[in-house]
Amino acid sequence: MKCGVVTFPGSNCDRDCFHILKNVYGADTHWIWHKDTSLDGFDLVVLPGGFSYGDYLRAGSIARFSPIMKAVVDHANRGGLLWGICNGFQILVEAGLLPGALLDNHTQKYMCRYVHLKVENAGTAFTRACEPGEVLNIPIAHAQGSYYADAGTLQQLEDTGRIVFRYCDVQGNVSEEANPNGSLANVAGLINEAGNVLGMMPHPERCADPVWPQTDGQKLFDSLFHKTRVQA
Ligand SMILES: NC(=O)CC[C@H](N)C(=O)O
Repeated sequence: MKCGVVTFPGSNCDRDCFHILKNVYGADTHWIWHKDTSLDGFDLVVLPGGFSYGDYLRAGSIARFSPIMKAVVDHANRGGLLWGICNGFQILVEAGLLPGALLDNHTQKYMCRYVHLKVENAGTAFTRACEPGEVLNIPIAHAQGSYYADAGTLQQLEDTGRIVFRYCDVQGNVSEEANPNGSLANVAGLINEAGNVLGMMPHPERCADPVWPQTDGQKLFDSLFHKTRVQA
């Protein structure tokens, strides 16, 4: 699978994503600069976390006008896998590839810690190595991660199984106490209607290297690569 990781000015998780794809999963992985204009031949494109354009105006709102974004939209429209992590999710939403908005955390604080995630849809290309309802332990690191969508959109996401991850407690209970940022319906990640574009606030690339103590992030990469790791 040919993979590309896009670097915007201010991306800071691009190297982590590149490392996991290339060194842990042995994928044919390439850097993509935000001023590039073509994604021809790529199977998976990752929009990584960070503070693209300093998060000015609103996180992701400037990056979505980067030259590469036209190719990103075309890639998504032709069914290519597209994965937005944290700032990448914010960019996908700003670009209209996923519905809703990511608002300031209700704590009004930048939050960097492990959270629990319930896998609500284990049937996607990004989650098929998970059990339905499985609880993953994956870190968040954001100030603008509070998911918002109008009631009709949220209902449609619920009805069509497009909410892929929700914040939960260690037992998998989805509750207000387990919600770190005030996201509606505890939404931590969602997928588009066609099932090829996933956006999520937590960072699986930060817990997917087997030398690290936490490796739940591997479940997502395992899903994409059918568990073919080059590192055990
Ligand atoms: N880790 C990241 O991607 C940073 C998130 C982001 N731009 C925010 O603070 O909301």
